[in-house]
Amino acid sequence: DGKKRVYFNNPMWPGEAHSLQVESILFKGKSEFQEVVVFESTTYGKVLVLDGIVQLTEKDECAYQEMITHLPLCSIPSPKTVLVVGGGDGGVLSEISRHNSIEHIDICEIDQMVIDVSKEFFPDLAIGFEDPRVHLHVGDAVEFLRRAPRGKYDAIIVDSSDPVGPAQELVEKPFFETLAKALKPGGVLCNMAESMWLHTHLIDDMISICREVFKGSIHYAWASVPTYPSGVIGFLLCSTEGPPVDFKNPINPIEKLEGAVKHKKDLKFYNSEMHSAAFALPSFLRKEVKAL
Ligand SMILES: NCCCN[C@H]1CC[C@H](N)CC1
Repeated sequence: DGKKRVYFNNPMWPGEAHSLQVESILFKGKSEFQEVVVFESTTYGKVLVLDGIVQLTEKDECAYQEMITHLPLCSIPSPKTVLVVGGGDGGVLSEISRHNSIEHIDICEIDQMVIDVSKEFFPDLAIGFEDPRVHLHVGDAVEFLRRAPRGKYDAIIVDSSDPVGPAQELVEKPFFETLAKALKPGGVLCNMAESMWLHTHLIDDMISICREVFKGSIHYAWASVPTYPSGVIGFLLCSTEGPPVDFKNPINPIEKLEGAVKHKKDLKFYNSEMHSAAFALPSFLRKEVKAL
């Protein structure tokens, strides 16, 4: 068809590659931490790429941003204080703003260039930064969590890139220990948790660490995101000791959520049925991930 294509292959998914047809390159830069690219694709809208890895596309970002946000926040009664680790595109912030019980949102993003690029090319996501409850911290989340007060947050969402490069330390035990310390009793963590088709060893390691660190319940959930490797992405949900959290049956039904905020865009992926269904796991996963 004479059109240019970009191929996304990476040691994180050997032997395979995903490709998208390119209309035009909109931005190409190098921050202190990573290469940042935005391009207009033929069929998925604009695409944000960090170090050659697709972070989000306009067409399917809804699945990831809505699920990583509402799986934890709809599982606990009236969350008030939330922390986002990563998430510099603002997409998770714009989803959190739907919850009117929330009073304070901290976000710790290491790369200012991601924030600036999102404000220019993904304004519908970056609008999340305009919520007056949002407090932006540009820096290393490992350091931020080390200094975080004990028991400050009802929920923490780790919206990270793959654990290669800047996000490497975000899957190690010391970081999970600081997350648990920063959560209130009965607080919840939702961590991006890779692909059940490609990363069962990493998922097993993460769940094993979380079983040692979090004394509440631990569940793995997943969603379909066509432009992520293998077309799915996982979420690891943990709760600290305290009031038990039943992740599989949302207690903040989406109807209540919808009414709360006159939001620019309607939910495109998340609903109560998708919430519960996200925790249904294939048999091979239960066999391969011993820690489940
Ligand atoms: N905030 C945008 C999404 C970041 N998380 C993605 C998870 C899957 C990875 N392969 C790429 C980043």
